[in-house]
Amino acid sequence: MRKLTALFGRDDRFDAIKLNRMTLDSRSVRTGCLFVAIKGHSVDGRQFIPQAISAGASAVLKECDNADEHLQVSEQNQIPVISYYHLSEHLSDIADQFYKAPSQHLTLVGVTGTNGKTTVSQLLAQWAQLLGRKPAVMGTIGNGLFGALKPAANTTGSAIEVQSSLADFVQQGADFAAIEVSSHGLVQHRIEALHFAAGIFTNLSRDHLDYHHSMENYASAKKRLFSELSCQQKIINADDEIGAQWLRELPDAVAVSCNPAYQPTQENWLKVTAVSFNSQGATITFNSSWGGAILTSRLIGAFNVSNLMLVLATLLSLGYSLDELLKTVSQLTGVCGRMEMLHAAHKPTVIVDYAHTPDALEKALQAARAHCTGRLWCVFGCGGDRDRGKRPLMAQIAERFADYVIVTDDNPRTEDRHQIVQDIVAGFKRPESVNIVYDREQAIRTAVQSAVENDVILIAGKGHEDYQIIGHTKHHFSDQEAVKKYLG
Ligand SMILES: CC(=O)N[C@H]1[C@@H](OP(=O)(O)OP(=O)(O)OC[C@H]2O[C@@H](n3ccc(=O)[nH]c3=O)[C@H](O)[C@@H]2O)O[C@H](CO)[C@@H](O)[C@@H]1O[C@H](C)C(=O)N[C@@H](C)C(=O)N[C@H](CCC(=O)O)C(=O)O
Ligand SMILES: Nc1ncnc2c1ncn2[C@@H]1O[C@H](COP(=O)(O)OP(=O)(O)OP(=O)(O)O)[C@@H](O)[C@H]1O
Ligand SMILES: N[C@H](CCC[C@H](N)C(=O)O)C(=O)O
Ligand SMILES: [Mg+2]
Repeated sequence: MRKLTALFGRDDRFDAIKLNRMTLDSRSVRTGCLFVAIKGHSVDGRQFIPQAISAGASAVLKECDNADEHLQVSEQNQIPVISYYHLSEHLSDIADQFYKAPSQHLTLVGVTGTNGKTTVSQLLAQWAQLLGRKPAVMGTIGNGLFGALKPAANTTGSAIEVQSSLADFVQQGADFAAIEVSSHGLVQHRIEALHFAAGIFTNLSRDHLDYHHSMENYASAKKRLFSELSCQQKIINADDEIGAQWLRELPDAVAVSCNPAYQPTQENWLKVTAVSFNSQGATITFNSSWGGAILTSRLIGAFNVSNLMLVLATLLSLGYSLDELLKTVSQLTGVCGRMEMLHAAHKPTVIVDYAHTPDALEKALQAARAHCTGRLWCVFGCGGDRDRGKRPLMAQIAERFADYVIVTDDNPRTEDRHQIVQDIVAGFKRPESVNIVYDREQAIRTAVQSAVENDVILIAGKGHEDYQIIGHTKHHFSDQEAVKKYLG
């Protein structure tokens, strides 16, 4: 229970008001809630104040349009309605006070970048557990204590969800949390008031231009984690063009490179000097400002060497010794729906992966090729209500790096599936050689039944998802289940 006066100062009318929870959604208001009414992207949340009050809200915090209304209090059905100017920007801070600054009661690591956030945050949590910590995670595959995730609507939750979840984790004994920080989350100030012990930048490539409009805006959104938020250790991928640029501007950041020719310019750095890939993963030789060694990784794909090295550099920066990290590293395993391999005797190898950007698809196909002595198949589609421009680019990549391509539905959402496929097909040089099978299960069946023993099939885009969104409805669907059904 929190007193309203603790949040918004003395006012006799507030004295008796105690609040048990904050919420942005009138539909989840219960007795004792503080309902936060903001102007949204699609609807104005202030229209739901009467519903929230009927549902039992004890107070309302309402975004106002004029600075002179800031902190003015009115009453509606005897419930105080407090106006707040630029409420969205300050919501993380208000929730931080409400939930008692949870990010200061655990080691919080934020992971941003176009690809690799889920992988890196899951690896961090796995490793933290092996090191004796009690980790939690928040991201695309859910929120919760590591190993007990509950599905979440967004990769980065709302300012309230992030603070209240962290408070929950602290209450359950967590002392470490790895969270995915999306560019939407950064622009919308969902993580503004958190204290990050470390922040990681994986890479930047085309995605989400429907929202950010340009790569410059998209990069600036990501940069906020390192330049505007409270972030102690900054771990940056030096092999990425934007990462290299930021390293020049952030002298205290830690540089991580997979290029043996990389010349460190930072005080703290880590670089890979040699890698050999095998069917199980890779053997990686590295050097760093903390010392060098050779380690074995059970993760598939060259990009996972980069992900793993970012995680290693982060734990070194947080004070773990190289010795204790080397003792545990070989126990790390791959992440659900990320380069997940499925085998059956005398059948093609199938890889289920979450690549849904041109860069990720290229990297995933290259990684799959390394495990393929026959033909490489690629089954993919693109999500509806998302960046349209990436669709033909993904087609170009699939055509270039795979031998056979089957285009199928991803999550069409509210878009016409034919239009999505048409946008994809526009990117092929030889569209006549591409197979279109809208129904995803049938597309998987076609690939599994047409491919032969030494072939590899990459099924990209949905990874861990156990649903397909058509219109506004989520239907149960899992790539892994479909693969197992036809692989036998
Ligand atoms: C366009 C966008 O980013 N919207 C986000 C934004 O919603 P909004 O505040 O604009 O919401 P709105 O629908 O206009 O509603 C306004 C307000 O009315 C309230 N409301 C609405 C209806 C009602 O009956 N009662 C009620 O109180 C809503 O709770 C909301 O507070 O803030 C919400 C809370 O933080 C987000 O959940 C929501 O994400 C939507 C669902 C979304 O699809 N976002 C995607 C694009 C996204 O954020 N993706 C990123 C990156 C993905 C990745 O690469 O991994 C992510 O972090 O997930
Ligand atoms: N470091 C990387 N560089 C390029 N591609 C990567 C990298 N790491 C992962 N990928 C590819 O991107 C896909 C998505 O990876 P992951 O889920 O870890 O990323 P994410 O950033 O969390 O994505 P999202 O924005 O959807 O949450 C993987 O399945 C893989 O194909
Ligand atoms: N979190 C990402 C994931 C996309 C995954 C893909 N399956 C799709 O639906 O486009 C997004 O919302 O853009
Ligand atoms: Mg993710």
